Amino acid sequence: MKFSANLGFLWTDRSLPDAIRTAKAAGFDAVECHWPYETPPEQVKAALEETGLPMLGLNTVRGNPGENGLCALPGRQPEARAAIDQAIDYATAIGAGAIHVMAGFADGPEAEAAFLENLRYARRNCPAGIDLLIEPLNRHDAPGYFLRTTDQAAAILKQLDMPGIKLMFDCYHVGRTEGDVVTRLKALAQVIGHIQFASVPSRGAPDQGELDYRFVFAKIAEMGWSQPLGAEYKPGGATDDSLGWLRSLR
Ligand SMILES: O=C(O)[C@@H](O)C(=O)CO
Ligand SMILES: [Mg+2]
Repeated sequence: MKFSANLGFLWTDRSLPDAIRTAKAAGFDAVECHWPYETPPEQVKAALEETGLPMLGLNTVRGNPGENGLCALPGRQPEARAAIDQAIDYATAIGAGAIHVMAGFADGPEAEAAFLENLRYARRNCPAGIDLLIEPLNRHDAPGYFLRTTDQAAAILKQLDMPGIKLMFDCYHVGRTEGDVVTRLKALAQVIGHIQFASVPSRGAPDQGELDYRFVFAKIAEMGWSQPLGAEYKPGGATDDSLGWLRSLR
């Protein structure tokens, strides 16, 4: 298996370029981040080139304090488009593989229409080599978030019917509220663009909790999935002290 270090949660005590170098030294095959915008893209690009690690993805901004994305918010299209443009520019500058288009706190048909329209805008304007991802978030951590389940996400992808827009399947979120993680991974394989993981329910390292990731990773490998899996967990202390799971799988 290959693994990607999510630098939104891992090595947050370092600058993004230093965290990229540290992820390389720790044995990761790739990196991904959340909101890199305060770091000049040239610095990130230099660290990626130096280490040879690909940057798998980054997120559109969350918006105002208390918000969690703009792209499904009715009446906020100018800000959503600006967030998408910003993500496209940054992803292009550093050679990132994907953009997670964050929906935000909203509900109902108008929110769905806004999300569909903003995703179409993003796809029209994003270079073909960069995927767009949508990610359902569990209701305990993100109550009121527009995208709540993998079924809802799959229905949106079906309506869009655009090959470069895919599902970010975060085993942690699915494990918290939907269950049937492996069954859902297999059923949705055709529309998945990236897979992430963390322990359920605590969102810690994957060698704890109620979901057996040795089993899950083996099933993902059986699916023929060869892309790095995103370690998006909260280490609860020094990241270096949380990597026993990675060493045991190497
Ligand atoms: O699962 C998550 O929370 C992240 O993948 C993310 O990008 C949004 O917070
Ligand atoms: Mg995630």
